[in-house]
Amino acid sequence: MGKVLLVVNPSSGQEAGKRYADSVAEALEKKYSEVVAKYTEKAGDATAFAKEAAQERYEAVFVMGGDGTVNEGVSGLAEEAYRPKFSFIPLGTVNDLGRSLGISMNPEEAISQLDRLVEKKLDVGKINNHYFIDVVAIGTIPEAVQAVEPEQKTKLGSFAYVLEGLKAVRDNKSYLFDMTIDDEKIQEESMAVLIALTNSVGGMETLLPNASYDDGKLHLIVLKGDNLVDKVSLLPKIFSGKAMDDHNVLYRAFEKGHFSVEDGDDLVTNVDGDPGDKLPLDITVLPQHLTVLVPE
Ligand SMILES: Nc1ncnc2c1ncn2[C@@H]1O[C@H](COP(=O)(O)OP(=O)(O)OP(=O)(O)O)[C@@H](O)[C@H]1O
Repeated sequence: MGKVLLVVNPSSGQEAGKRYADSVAEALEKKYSEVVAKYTEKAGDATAFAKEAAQERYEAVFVMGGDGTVNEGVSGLAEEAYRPKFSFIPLGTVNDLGRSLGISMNPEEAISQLDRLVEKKLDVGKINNHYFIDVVAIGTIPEAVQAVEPEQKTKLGSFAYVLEGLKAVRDNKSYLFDMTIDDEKIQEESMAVLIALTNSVGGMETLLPNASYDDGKLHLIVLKGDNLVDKVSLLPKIFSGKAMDDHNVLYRAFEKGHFSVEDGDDLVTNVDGDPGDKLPLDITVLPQHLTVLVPE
């Protein structure tokens, strides 16, 4: 087997990147003729490293990091005509893509999975001129979630997001969204609009049981209305995989959408856990755009 790149974000997952990098390199050396390891120092590095590996026709790119670094790796490959195979060791808090691909959330187990990898195809999302692999979230709830401090995240994990989400519910602010979903025009008052690629959203693997990472579709979830008081009934449905049937939820599977909002100059998006563009947004799917290496 050929040459592979290992991109390590040493700060990710409370510095797990640093601790496990050598074990990952050793596991890869058993399978590939050459392993080049590169450490990121700042935002943008992982994108640049992955892009270079594509241009130099590496066989595969492996990333160690949280959703931010995985997103960067995919973004570096997405525009290239020749795209190396892609895989990763998830080290962050949420890791939706890792969950849906069956990659272990335990780094040691994920490293042992490297012995037996198979190829699958992966859809990649495009939002304006950027890429996403997990979820785009727009609205009051996602905005509050974005405000979670890194220290709080380290201490509380995913629970920190839930807490911030609940604070937003108290504030109760909604926006009037104008959406074109494929050919359908939809106007809806909402506190949270999500566009997801896989079954797992925000670490909840039961939210979209029918979505898969290679179905060539984006999955729209609009939480309808301007208050959440009557939406408590939704919670158990999320955990039993039936959220899409709730009367408070508008759901569509789609390939191409345009999103704008009235009086929402202050509203920013959250893309794979990091702040993204302001509205209006054009969102499309690049179906089965990457070959991913996942556990058997
Ligand atoms: N050497 C480094 N030291 C500190 N920060 C870095 C370094 N290299 C990259 N970064 C930053 O790390 C961020 C990405 O972190 P990533 O999402 O991969 O891990 P995480 O924060 O542990 O995961 P999560 O957000 O899922 O909890 C990028 O925004 C980038 O700016």
